[in-house]
Amino acid sequence: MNRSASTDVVSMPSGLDDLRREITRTDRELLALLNHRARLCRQVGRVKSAADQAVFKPFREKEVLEGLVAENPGDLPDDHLRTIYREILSSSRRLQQPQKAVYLGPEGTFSYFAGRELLGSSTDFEPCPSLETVFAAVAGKKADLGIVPLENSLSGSAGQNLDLFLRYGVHIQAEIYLRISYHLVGAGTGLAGIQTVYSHPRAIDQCAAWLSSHLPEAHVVFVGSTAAAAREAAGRPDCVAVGHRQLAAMFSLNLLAGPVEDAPDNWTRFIVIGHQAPAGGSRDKTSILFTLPDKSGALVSVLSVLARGGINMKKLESRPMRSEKWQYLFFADLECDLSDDEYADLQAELVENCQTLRVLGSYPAGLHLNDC
Ligand SMILES: O=C(O)C(=O)C[C@]1(C(=O)O)C=C[C@@H](O)C=C1
Repeated sequence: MNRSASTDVVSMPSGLDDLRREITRTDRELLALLNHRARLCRQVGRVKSAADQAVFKPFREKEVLEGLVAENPGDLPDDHLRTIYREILSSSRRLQQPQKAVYLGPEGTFSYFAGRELLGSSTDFEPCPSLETVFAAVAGKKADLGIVPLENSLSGSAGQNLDLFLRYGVHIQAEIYLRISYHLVGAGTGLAGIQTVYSHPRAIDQCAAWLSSHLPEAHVVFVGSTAAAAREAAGRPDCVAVGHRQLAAMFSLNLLAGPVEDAPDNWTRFIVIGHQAPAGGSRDKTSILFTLPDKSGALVSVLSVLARGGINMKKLESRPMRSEKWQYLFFADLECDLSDDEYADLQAELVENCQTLRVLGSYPAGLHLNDC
């Protein structure tokens, strides 16, 4: 989109005092508008609560954000606008009903940062000790939402999630792609004298070349998460942790080096799970889990149903079923909203051709966030 900044220079005050007076006046206007918006959102909340609807409406949030970005004159960059609105939407959900979101902890993991990027800081985030406890908390309605890493562009799927989807009746509500960039954080002031490097095995693996060329003598210790690594390194100047750069501020450490990953184009796809399927919205994306009858051409017939419906399959993955040896489970991402009435016949055809089919959710395609 070709946009020019809307600088109406002629009517702009130019002295510092005048400019500040104008900013104060503008802030008062914003305050009144934000309060008006908050009142409307509370009212929406009452309507939703009477209809037993979920507070989080990802399709509507995408519509709100995309509508604003499309009309943004450009003095305020789009990414700033998105950051401001992430917090407005987060506050607006909280005004309707406080939302508890669980994630694979402890605080400071990439799942934690993904959750904050997607849901904003008015959400109550609570760490869980395992992925299974995240699924169990959402399925048992102990939390409204859960944030789960689904796949990484370098190391592939977090396969355990697929098993958990089979065991817990949760739905995918939204997704976000986060660039995974690692930094070295520690209590010291430089790399000289570093004896020990703490991190999660995947982080160490993805930074192996950098570590062996910059800290060849250091002893590597694997811990359960990058956040746990920062906790280990806190207060010990001869130790460092590899993790998110914000761990430095969270654990009062120094940012010693970074980015330190060997392949910079490293992304993780996170999903948000909830107890209800998200309603309405644009035709974005649907994830399904299915098993097949044990006969020739079973997979081809499912793929043919999708091809005849003109549906683009973005991902297909098979996993062994834990309950039965040499039986496989398929996970697919489809570029459509399968919950739309227009796909009712196609879905019936899929059911006919699969042994079991579970629609995990239709949800808005997520943004790729480069820097968070
Ligand atoms: O439209 C709604 O359902 C709202 O609750 C309002 C609103 C918003 O602030 O615009 C807030 C939360 C939802 O996730 C989506 C949008």
